[in-house]
Parts: sequence; C-alpha cells; structure tokens
Amino acid sequence: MAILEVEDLKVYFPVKAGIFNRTVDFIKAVDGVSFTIEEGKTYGLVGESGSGKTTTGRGIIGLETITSGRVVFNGADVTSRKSKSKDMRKDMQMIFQDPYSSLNPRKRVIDIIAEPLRNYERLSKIEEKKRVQELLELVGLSPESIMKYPHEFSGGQRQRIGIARAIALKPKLIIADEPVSALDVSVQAQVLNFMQDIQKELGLTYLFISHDLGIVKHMCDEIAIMYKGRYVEQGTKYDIFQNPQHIYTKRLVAAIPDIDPRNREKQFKFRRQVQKEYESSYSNYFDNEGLAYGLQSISDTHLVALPERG
Ligand SMILES: Nc1ncnc2c1ncn2[C@@H]1O[C@H](COP(=O)(O)OP(=O)(O)OP(=O)(O)O)[C@@H](O)[C@H]1O
Repeated sequence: MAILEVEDLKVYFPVKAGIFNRTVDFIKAVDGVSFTIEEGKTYGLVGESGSGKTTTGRGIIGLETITSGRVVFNGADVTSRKSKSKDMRKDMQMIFQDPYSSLNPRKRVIDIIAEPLRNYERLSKIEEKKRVQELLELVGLSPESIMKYPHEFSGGQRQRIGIARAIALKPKLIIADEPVSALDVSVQAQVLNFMQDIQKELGLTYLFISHDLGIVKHMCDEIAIMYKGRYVEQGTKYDIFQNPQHIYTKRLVAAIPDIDPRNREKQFKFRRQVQKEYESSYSNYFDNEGLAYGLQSISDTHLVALPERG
C-alpha cells in the first residue's frame, strides 16, 4: 500500500528586489516532482547541494509552503498546512541533519524527547519518564541519561536522541534529511544500521535524503536522482546502480569509490568513458536552460528524464 503520494510538487521561493521589494523572479527549488512510497520501504532522494532535496522533504511535512501539486498521506490529502490534521502531524516526523544544532542545548534529554509526547498525549510525570526511558533504551542509550544535556553526548548519541524524539509518537513515516552526514564515518554505519533495525521493529517507512550515493545504496529500495529541482532518473536500486541511463546518474555512480584495489583500473576507465560521454552528449540530456527534461518510462520501475521522441 502507498503511504505517501506526491504529485507534481512545486516549491518556488520569490526573489525580491528594488525599493518596493517586488518579486522579480523565483527560485524553483522543487519544480515538478512526483513519487510514491510504499509502506515499510525506504525511498531515497539523492542530489548535490542545492538540488532541492531538503525543500521537497520540508514541503511534504509542512515546513515550507507548497506552490502547487498534491501530497497524499495515508489516503488523505495533506497538501496545505490547514489540511494537515493532528493525526498526520503525529504520523509524519522528521530527523534533521545536524544533531548538534537540532537539539536545544539548554534542555535536558527528558524534556527534548518528551516534547512531542506533551503536545499530543496526556501522560502523568511518572508515565512520561517511563516512556522516555523506554525510548532511550530502544535507541541504545542508558535510561539514566534522562537528566543529561546534549553536550554530554557524542555526535552519534545525539542523533540517537533525535531519533528517539522522532519515534516517540510511533509515526508511520520518517523524513530523514542527511541523518548521518554530520557524523564521523566510523559512527555513520552504526546509526544507519540502527535505523534499519527500528524500521523493522516499528514498521516505519523512510523518505531518506542524502547526497551520498553509497549510503543510499545501503539503505534504499527505490531511488530518485534530483538536479536543479527536477528528477533526472528514478528507479529501483538495481535500475540506478546496475543500469543507469541518464548521464548525470552515470557520473554519480562512476564517482562512488570502489574499495577493492583490483577494480581500480576498471573504475578509472569507466569514469573516463562517462566523462567523455558527458562532454559529447550534454544536449541530449539537458534543455537550453541546463534543466532536466520530463521523465519517460523505460520499464515498469525505471523513469529517465529524456527529450520526447518523435
Ligand atoms: N527559504 C528559502 N528561501 C530562498 N531560497 C531557498 C530557501 N530554501 C532553499 N532555497 C534554495 O532552494 C534551492 C534548493 O535548496 P535545498 O536546500 O532544498 O537543496 P538540497 O538539495 O537539500 O541541498 P543541501 O544538501 O545543501 O541542503 C537552493 O537553491 C536554495 O538556495
């Protein structure tokens, strides 16, 4: 069953200028994005900085005003802020990139994690403490940490606190925006594996936003590649990694480092070949403004932004 359906989502930011502060242009941060996420799956949104990934996530959850398009969550239209019911706000949560700035440094762990509970549930102080301790245990932190402050934890532990807060209300969908990119490489894998464990345990669905194709390969069932607010390609993990069709995707895939030294020569050749193809065939893949074309379907699961044939 589809838990999230996004149809032709656009989020434009006005550019203002002059003494009258008039809108002279728009930044098309998200420019017509459509996708569906099935319950229990992880859908990856990949792209370089500024491609519109974060704005897509923020638009869906209601942190950014949607210019046009439709968002359907669990069968209900939640496109506008007003249409987002209390249940929807509970069922859709976001994990942010930077565990250092997203946790209030002046609040104790108990207050950070209990905040969503206080907004939505009426628990006694004793029940609340018990729930927060259970959540801490679930994310692998000691229940005794409830009186500590964020600075007393490492980066990986802080992200676990952010995750505990996000799962406190037992949401259905979590939008994870670069959840490990602020962490040391050594703790990234731990947090990612832990996210997969709780996904199974709690039946969560993830919209997983990342610039790192290697991480997305590890985490996601379906993947979309974004460039300047538009999709260049969407498909299953196999479609994107074994059969990339858009030159932009090919470049990203070719750039993933292969840790096996025996593959180095092969990878180097592949990279050179892709770069040549990029230079010689750019106009086959991007329009006059350097934007991706509309998506064409090349199989049941695989969409590629190509000029219309004929
Ligand atoms: N509030 C805003 N006002 C104006 N422009 C914005 C705003 N938020 C984002 N943008 C612009 O929209 C575009 C997309 O930004 P967005 O943060 O969604 O990209 P991203 O792919 O998530 O990149 P990053 O990984 O760097 O966050 C960028 O050009 C950005 O400067």
